[in-house]
Amino acid sequence: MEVIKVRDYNEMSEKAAEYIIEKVKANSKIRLGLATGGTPLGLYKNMVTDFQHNNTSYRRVTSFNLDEYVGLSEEHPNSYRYYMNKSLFNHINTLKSNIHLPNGNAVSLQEECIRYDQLIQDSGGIDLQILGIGQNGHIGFNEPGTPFGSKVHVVRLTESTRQANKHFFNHMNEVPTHAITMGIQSIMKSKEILLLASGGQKSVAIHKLLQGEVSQQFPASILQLHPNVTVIADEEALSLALSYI
Ligand SMILES: N[C@@H]1[C@@H](O)[C@H](O)[C@@H](COP(=O)(O)O)O[C@@H]1O
Repeated sequence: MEVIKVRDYNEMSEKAAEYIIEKVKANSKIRLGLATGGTPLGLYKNMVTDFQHNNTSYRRVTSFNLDEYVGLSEEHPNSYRYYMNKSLFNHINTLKSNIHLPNGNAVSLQEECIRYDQLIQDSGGIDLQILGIGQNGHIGFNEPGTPFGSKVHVVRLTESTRQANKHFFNHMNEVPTHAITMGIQSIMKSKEILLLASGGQKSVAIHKLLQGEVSQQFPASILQLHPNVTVIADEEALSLALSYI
């Protein structure tokens, strides 16, 4: 795992955007895996600014998002589809037909998992997967205990994850209880992974990611076994793992 240490959230966002833009320029048909949450918001903002100034084209780029809440429509302001449209897709020249997220409102969630998994495979797989990390080590919505062999699946969110995401909602009882997420195996199949982390509340997770044992109880630890992972983390997120770099 390569670790790039940055000063703060802004520098993390700038570096991550530079990293991705370079990859998009090198391969106009790149298949990106995208993440949501607070962490990548600055990254997307920088990608939008770059698009406005430099016209980096996303016309041929395909994207697959990691996850989506169950029970929220695409128009719901807290759905990840809405989040992606608002923070990135509405401001760059991606083709709608090239944008993919799981449908958390599907009649059969099991069939939706199979469809989404197949779609990723049929496309040829993900070239570059962007990841954040949950305080309990979750990636996507793969909570502790998720089998490392998991494909796209429905998860029940832990209370701690619901708590961590509640600031996006008006009330705790509006925070969905379930989500569809790419599994650990789906994530590990990506050719390359870029994980972002900022702030002291991620320091334990980053320490375990870099120096802990590989265990299903800490899902992100599996990334130690992936051949091409880059972590861009700021000083606070790296504060417990400083000996690593
Ligand atoms: N499903 C998302 C993850 O993809 C994200 O990485 C994580 C961290 O979120 P944040 O970046 O807001 O700390 O939480 C959410 O639950």
